[in-house]
Amino acid sequence: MSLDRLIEGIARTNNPTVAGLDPKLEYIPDCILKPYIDQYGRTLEAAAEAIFTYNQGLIDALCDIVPAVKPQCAYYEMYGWQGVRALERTIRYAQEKGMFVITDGKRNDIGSTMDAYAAAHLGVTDVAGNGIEAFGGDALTVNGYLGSDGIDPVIKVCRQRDKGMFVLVKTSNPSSEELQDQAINEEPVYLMMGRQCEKWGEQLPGKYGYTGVGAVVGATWPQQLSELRYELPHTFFLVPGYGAQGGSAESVAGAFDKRGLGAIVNSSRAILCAWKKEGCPGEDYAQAARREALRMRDAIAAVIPVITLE
Ligand SMILES: O=c1ccn([C@@H]2O[C@H](COP(=O)(O)O)[C@@H](O)[C@H]2O)c(=O)[nH]1
Repeated sequence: MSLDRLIEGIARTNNPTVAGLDPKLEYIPDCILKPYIDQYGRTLEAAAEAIFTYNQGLIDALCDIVPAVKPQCAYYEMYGWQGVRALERTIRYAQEKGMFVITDGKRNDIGSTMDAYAAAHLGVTDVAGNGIEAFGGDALTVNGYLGSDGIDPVIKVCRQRDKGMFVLVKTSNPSSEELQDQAINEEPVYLMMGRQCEKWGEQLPGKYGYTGVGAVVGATWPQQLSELRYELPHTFFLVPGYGAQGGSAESVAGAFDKRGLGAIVNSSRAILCAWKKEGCPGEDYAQAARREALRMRDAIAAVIPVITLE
């Protein structure tokens, strides 16, 4: 009922990073895309098949060195139901390969609708008494700004099914300061949201000191990462913004505790497009992604304590 499985994956691979699977067709080499276009035409079906094949190659190349993937729902939804099907197939495939899947949906709504989102992404959907896993991710990103009644349904499913969640606290984008940095009673909104995560997390305790309610804190905000690590000792961080958004190993170092735990750092475009940056043939896209993932792992390892579960 927590993020323990993710933390164990990090310790097993000795790697606190997650590969973001945000596939755009322009990232997919022709050797994958073209045969599907030839077969299905320039259709959503061709796009979705190419995305799944591309993701399979990435997962195969990364699963022994990277503990988790983070598919961002938007990049699948843009290809209609065919794309959403590719998301579901990607989640299953990554899990078959032993990876933890963080579905990046940033969901939030009133409680009754959150019941539906929680069932869809982490739980089971009831079909006339038959409970079916619709997407089956291991954790979901959520937006906490509707308050506890939007979060409680997710907590309930996490407790029942050993899943976790990440609540938006201090997002990586430049304009996150417009609202999240505003002070209420002399405390910034992001810190208030972080304190809510600590409180919500009491319902999902974990073996390693971190609860099942994590927080999203951007790699682009090193000072806030350190501040929040200190203020939120039981809240595990998902840290996007490394690489393409300018975050570096140095900027994420403050997110980690003395055991080298406390955070998992995401990179999407820098991994997905590594083959283009390296100027290598499309056939080598997965090995280029692996090289980039290893560079990221080693850069972060150089600035954080040695990872241990003790
Ligand atoms: O604050 C946030 C929350 C989520 N994201 C998501 O992470 C990835 C980042 O992709 P890169 O290509 O590595 O920049 C993407 O899916 C975002 O939607 C974020 O960037 N910041």
